[in-house]
Amino acid sequence: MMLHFTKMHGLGNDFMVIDLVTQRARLDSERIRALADRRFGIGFDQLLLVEPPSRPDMDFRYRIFNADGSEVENCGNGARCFARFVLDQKLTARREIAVQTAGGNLLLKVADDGRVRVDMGAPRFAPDEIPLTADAQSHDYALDVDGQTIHLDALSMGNPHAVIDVASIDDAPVATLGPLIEAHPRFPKRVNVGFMEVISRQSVRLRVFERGVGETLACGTGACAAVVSGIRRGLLDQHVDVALPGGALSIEWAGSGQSVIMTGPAERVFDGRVVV
Ligand SMILES: N[C@@H](CCC[C@H](N)C(=O)O)C(=O)O
Repeated sequence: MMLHFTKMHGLGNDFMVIDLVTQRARLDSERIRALADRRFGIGFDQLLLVEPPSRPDMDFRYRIFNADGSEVENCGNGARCFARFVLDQKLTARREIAVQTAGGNLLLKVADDGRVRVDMGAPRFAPDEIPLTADAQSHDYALDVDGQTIHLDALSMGNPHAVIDVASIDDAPVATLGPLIEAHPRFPKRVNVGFMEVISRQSVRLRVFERGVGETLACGTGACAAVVSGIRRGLLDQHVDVALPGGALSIEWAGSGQSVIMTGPAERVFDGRVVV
């Protein structure tokens, strides 16, 4: 069967996007891993599926799979690409789009300049909602990693995130510590690991080792998690610019119980067809 797809990216975090509103397909995790391969397949960090909603008050269902084939709850850069995709494909004429994800509902707004503003929902901090094995909620968890004690914050943006403060992201141990924390037994569903360098109260630099992928050029939910962590620890103001290796995101959070707002670009790269 021939399937149309679109390759997109948000700050270099790249996606294969498939419209399953007008097409039919079933992709198992082995097939997704093969498509994600950058030499033998199409190559992407995440596969995004556009599906009809299961509720009348929502516009679409948004499903996300990591390059390792695992289905995940949320993807911020993907959400911006999703909004541009459904508008460009004329699957909707609305510029405010409500989508269901496995991690909660999102509201996507496409501005006239093509940038997308996403209401990412409220962060969650209870250990069992992250999930993280811990006796009590904290913003400073001590983890034993290969005999070393690593201090980190942890929270959920629909998907699990750990945030580690570093003096400079240039020499942060992303490649060595990232996979060890991603698979640490205290994170039963694994975790995305952000390394944050605070530049000022309105500006941070960030690198993220993503669960199920490895280090990516940008992580939208990772940027939200890092800023929320910085704000709740009194290090950052309400509006923060996040510089990632692939470019910049703007993140806003007004505090406990409030939604995190992420604004940034979304780009179409090419369209193709693949046999599945
Ligand atoms: N690239 C993403 C996050 C994708 C999912 C993540 N790897 C996970 O496993 O939770 C983003 O932009 O948020």
